[in-house]
Amino acid sequence: MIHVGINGYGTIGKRVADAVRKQPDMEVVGVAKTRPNFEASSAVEKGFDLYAAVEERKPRFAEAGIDLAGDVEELVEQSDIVVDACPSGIGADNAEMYEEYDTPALLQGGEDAEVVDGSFNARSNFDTVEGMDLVRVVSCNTTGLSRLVAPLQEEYGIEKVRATLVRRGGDPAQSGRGPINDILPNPVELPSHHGPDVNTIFPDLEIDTLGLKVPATLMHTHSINVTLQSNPDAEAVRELLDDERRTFVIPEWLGLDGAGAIKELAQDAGRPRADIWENCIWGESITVEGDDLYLFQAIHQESDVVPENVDAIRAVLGTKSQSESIATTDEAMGLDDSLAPTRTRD
Ligand SMILES: NC(=O)C1=CN([C@@H]2O[C@H](COP(=O)(O)OP(=O)(O)OC[C@H]3O[C@@H](n4cnc5c(N)ncnc54)[C@H](OP(=O)(O)O)[C@@H]3O)[C@@H](O)[C@H]2O)C=CC1
Ligand SMILES: O=C(OP(=O)(O)O)[C@H](O)COP(=O)(O)O
Repeated sequence: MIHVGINGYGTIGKRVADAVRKQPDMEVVGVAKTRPNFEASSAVEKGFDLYAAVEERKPRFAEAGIDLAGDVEELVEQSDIVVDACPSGIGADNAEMYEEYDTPALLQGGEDAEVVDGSFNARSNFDTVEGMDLVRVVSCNTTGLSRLVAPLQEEYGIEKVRATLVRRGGDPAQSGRGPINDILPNPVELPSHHGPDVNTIFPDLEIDTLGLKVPATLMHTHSINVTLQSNPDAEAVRELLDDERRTFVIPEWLGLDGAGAIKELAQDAGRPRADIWENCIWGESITVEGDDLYLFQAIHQESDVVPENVDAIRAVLGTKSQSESIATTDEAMGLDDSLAPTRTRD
């Protein structure tokens, strides 16, 4: 059994904790929080041992009637690996603690590439991170781009990727985020961080990325143009992407016209928290003009990195091969259960 600690129990951390718990070869040692709130209460309800991330704030948990199992340092010491899902920048601050206890750790996409030994995407570079101390699971958008690039590069070769990322302003519970009534180039300078981040996975790839932020919370949407090194027809590209495990090519007949409908489908399908772990690519948007491929895809920012974190645990510890790990993760999480009932997979 791999003993996994989760430091930072918010949007990403709580989903990773649930996914790790479902794995046949993993056990959650506990989760760390800075304060008692609804997420602390729900962690305890679910039976996760709760550790205090900030020592001075421990009395607050007692006042709220929430039992603690110890301090975050104890969690780190008892864990074979820690998934750090703290807000951007705090993961880097925590690196010293992980080093002190000789516990490898996974940081998230909000951290800079320079902080870690390597960046990770299960489909694209699983074998590169074994034995590393500090690994970054790249951001939700970078994960979505990497999952698309990998099969296209292998099958057709890529001259250049141009991606415009229409990013949700904040997650549904982030009431302080915006914009509320605007469309912001974000960042206004090019490239957005996503292009350089994709290059941490595919160092030689030519890629330009542009980012915007819009008043939406459900999903990001990407407008993609890939100049290929060959000229496949659109149907071949569609089949290629449909054969991937973590892409969902949306058939036209489902009538999914946007993120709202996709989230509704995920709820109807019984997905936990209506999560959508796959890239959602609109089938009819897949178009090839000469050697230029175009498509639209939607990315569920709260959940697409969750299976990636699970795979990164095995990749760092070297306990399973890429294909074994991905298959185990997907089966245990229910990612293999198709969102669309008539979809088939080998
Ligand atoms: N949300 C998203 O769309 C995605 C986020 N990411 C990345 O994942 C990381 C986490 O993001 P996200 O889950 O959204 O963030 P959240 O703010 O939802 O969750 C982080 C949690 O960490 C807790 N926390 C704060 N300080 C500490 C600390 N010192 N020690 C332990 N816990 C702490 C906070 O909870 P409390 O203080 O109550 O304990 C907070 O809820 C970031 O790097 C982000 O960029 C990656 C992909 C998508
Ligand atoms: O990793 C994410 O997006 P990103 O790939 O645009 O950095 C998450 O959606 C977090 O983005 P945020 O930094 O806008 O909260």
